[in-house]
Amino acid sequence: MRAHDTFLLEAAARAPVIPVVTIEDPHLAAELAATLVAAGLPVVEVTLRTPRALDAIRAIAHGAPEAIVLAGTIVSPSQIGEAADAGATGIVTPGTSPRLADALAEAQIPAMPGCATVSEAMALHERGFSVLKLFPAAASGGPAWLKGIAGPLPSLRFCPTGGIDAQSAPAYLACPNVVCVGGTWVTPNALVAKGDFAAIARLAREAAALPRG
Ligand SMILES: O=C(O)C(=O)C[C@H](O)[C@H](O)COP(=O)(O)O
Repeated sequence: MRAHDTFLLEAAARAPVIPVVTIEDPHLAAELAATLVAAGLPVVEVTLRTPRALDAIRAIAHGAPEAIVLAGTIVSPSQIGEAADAGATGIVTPGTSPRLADALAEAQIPAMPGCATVSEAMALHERGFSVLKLFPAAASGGPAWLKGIAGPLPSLRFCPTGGIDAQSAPAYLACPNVVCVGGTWVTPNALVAKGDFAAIARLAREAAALPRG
């Protein structure tokens, strides 16, 4: 297994949930990340979907260095270096074009490439990736898909994300090939926007306490 995948597995093993965060105001980012870490969720994915997302990653890297910050919504090779330069310690993609897979395979930063089909998972495995994001997890087949792929491809590990919440997470976490799940339910945009860190801490503590399989 590649060293990068070992890093990802160790990071994922630290908590059952990776909160997926969309941040408009980078000034909130460090306190948000520190809140999540204190509540038991040390790995945070910041999506590159807002104009200031890279600034948010930079703010977390400097202001909450105890957090492991992953850059999400990476869809083109040029974003890999930008995210790494901002201080991201890992890359997450929603799906993986051949060009993006090439760039991720050569990058000096751990990457969890996204897939939604068995063929996509096999193509990524051929390129050396063994820790994958299943996205969008619920729409792609959910826990039944994960149980199905565990037979023919037992060495792959997944972080399913997309359409998962506190109620559905346990069924995913019970799958032997799931290392953790990702989702936005811990950090709803409305709570992030108003800086309601107490409410976010409550959701994060519940997520951190979810049983693993
Ligand atoms: O764009 C990316 O790289 C992503 O990571 C997409 C997120 O995983 C989903 O947006 C999760 O959203 P929920 O279904 O609300 O949990």
